[in-house]
Amino acid sequence: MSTDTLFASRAPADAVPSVTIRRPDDWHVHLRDGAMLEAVLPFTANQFRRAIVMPNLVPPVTTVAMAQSYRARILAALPGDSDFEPLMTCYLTDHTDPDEIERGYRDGVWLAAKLYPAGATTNSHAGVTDIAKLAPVLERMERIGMAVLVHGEATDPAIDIFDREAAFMQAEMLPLLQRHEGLKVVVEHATTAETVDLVRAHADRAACTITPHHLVINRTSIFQGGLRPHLYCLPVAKRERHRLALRAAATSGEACFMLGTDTAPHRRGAKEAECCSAGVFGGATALQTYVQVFDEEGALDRFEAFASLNGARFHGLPVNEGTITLLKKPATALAAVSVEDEDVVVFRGGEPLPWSIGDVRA
Ligand SMILES: NC(=O)N[C@@H](CC(=O)O)C(=O)O
Ligand SMILES: [Zn+2]
Ligand SMILES: [Zn+2]
Repeated sequence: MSTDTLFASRAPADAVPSVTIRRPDDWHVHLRDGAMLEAVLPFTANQFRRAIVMPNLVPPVTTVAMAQSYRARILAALPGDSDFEPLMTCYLTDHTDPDEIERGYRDGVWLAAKLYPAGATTNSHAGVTDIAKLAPVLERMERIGMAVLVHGEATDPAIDIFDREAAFMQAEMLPLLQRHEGLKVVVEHATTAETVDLVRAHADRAACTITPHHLVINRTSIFQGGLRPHLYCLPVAKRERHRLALRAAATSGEACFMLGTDTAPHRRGAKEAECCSAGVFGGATALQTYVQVFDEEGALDRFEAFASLNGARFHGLPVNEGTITLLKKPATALAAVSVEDEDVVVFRGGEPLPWSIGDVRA
């Protein structure tokens, strides 16, 4: 398929503008478990051919057996006609065994391992307390070519929350990249201009995911007219200059920037609470938001690289064969998704969005 056939903006003037790309993958999702899994999975499976599934369940997915059984629960919850493929991950702890990591990778059970600094985010209490002590695990991963996915925030409560990503990059990420010179590293949900620059500087073996919400909100949005709990996630959105840097990175076409929604559903009661849980449920409106950003930046011709090529290439997977068409035709996103007797509020839900999802071809 040549790029010439991709853009219907070259089609007759009365046609709806559209963009057709290879089917995309989501390199960072939280599918949860049980009733929540059943409720949210169809949205990710409708939009994406594959997704990297985060292991921060309670208890976390720390063994090959746990990952196999979680994968089976995801497949069982899929709508019958879906060809969605979950790509599993292992949750790293202070006690992770390098042999277990290698076994799961060689057997094709998991693709990558997730490093949560203990206490940094939702369900990270079992995470890593001292990254230097993880060296034997990271050395093994380096040797076998398995990527480590990092939630990059400092956990010292004395550090200002808006500085925690920057502090982590300096104090932990740079030394980690230096200690393990061949290790493949994904900085998850980048939120600052400096993180984007750090990833670029190590682009031969580092990459980052960029969420839809961090491309469209900044830290002021969280306080627009009052406190907006549904916009609270970690890392928290930063100043406008950072949002602009993220938009420039995502739309640059550079191979080190890839799509990762960090769709992180929490029940309304956990969000509209005295102490609101961190996470934005963006799974149902992800592609509509991303494509709008690429359109606004005049970069629709680079959307496919970000959404469908860069991540697969980084992880050494084939790109998807089918296509998805996005239409510049307004549609109102659904406001919320029911989960048992509660619901989960959809990011940009209930709003008319300028882009909508068209045909998916396997
Ligand atoms: N992003 C979030 O704010 N929350 C995520 C965890 C994470 O990705 O850090 C979650 O699991 O709810
Ligand atoms: Zn995270
Ligand atoms: Zn996440």
